[in-house]
Amino acid sequence: MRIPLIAGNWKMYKTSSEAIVLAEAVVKALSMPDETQVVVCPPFTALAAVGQIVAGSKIGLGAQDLHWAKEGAYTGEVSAEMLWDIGCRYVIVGHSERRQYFGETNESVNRKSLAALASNLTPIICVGEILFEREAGHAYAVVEAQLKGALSGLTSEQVQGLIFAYEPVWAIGTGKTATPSQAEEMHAHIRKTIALLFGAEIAQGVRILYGGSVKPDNAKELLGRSEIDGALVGGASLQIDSFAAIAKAAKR
Ligand SMILES: O=C[C@H](O)COP(=O)(O)O
Repeated sequence: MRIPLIAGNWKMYKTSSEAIVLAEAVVKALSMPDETQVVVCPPFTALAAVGQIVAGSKIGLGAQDLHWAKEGAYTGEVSAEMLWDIGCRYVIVGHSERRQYFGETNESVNRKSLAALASNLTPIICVGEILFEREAGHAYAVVEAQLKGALSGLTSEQVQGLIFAYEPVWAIGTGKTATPSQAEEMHAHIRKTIALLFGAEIAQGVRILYGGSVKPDNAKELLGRSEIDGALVGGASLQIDSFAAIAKAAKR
C-alpha cells in the first residue's frame, strides 16, 4: 500500500522568521503518529532554519528546485548536494511555474531528476497540461511526453519509489480544481505510462500527488480516490489550519 504524502510548496512566500513560525506550527500539529507523510518546501533562504525545526520530527524537508550540476560557476544556483547537506530529502522538479516563467523543459527536468537521485534526494516530478491543451483534447499526450522526457535514461531502480505530482496548470492558484474523476483518470494514465516504461510493479509503487487549488473543503474527496496518493499544496499550505486539515484528510 502506498503511504499518503502531503507536501506544502511555500513558493516565494515566507521570510526566514515567518517560515520558522509556520514550521513550528506544522511540527506541533502534524507530528502525531499516523501514517501520512508530511513534507514542507520553503524557499531556499528558509531551508536551513526550517531544517533545524523539523529535524528529529516526522516532517520532511524539500526544496523547490535545484541545478543539475554537482558544483560550478552557475551564479544563483543550488546543487543537490547542497540541499542534502542542510537536511533536504525531497526536491520539487519541473513545477509548472518553473516551466512557464523560467524556461524549464522536459530535458532540464530530466537532468535535475538524475542529479537529485544521484544525491539521494527524492524528486517530486511535476507534470500537467495548460487549459488550451486540455480543451484541445491533448492533455494525456502532453503529460505523457512530460513523463517520458523526465524519465529518459532512468533505471527501474531509480524510478522505484519516485513521487510525481499531477498539476493541471489551469487549476493552480485559480480556485478551479480538477474534479476527482478528472484527476483520478489522469493519475491512472500516468501510472499506466510508467508501467509501460518500467513495468507494472514499479508503477504500483510510485506515488502520484494531485496539485491545484487543494483546500480543506475538497481534500477529502480528492484524497479519497485510490489513484490519488496525496497532494502538493500551494496556497493552503501557508496557513497551519488549512494545511493541517488537508493532511488530516489524507488518512486512508
Ligand atoms: O505546488 C503547488 C501547486 O502549484 C498548487 O498551488 P495552489 O494550491 O496554490 O493551487
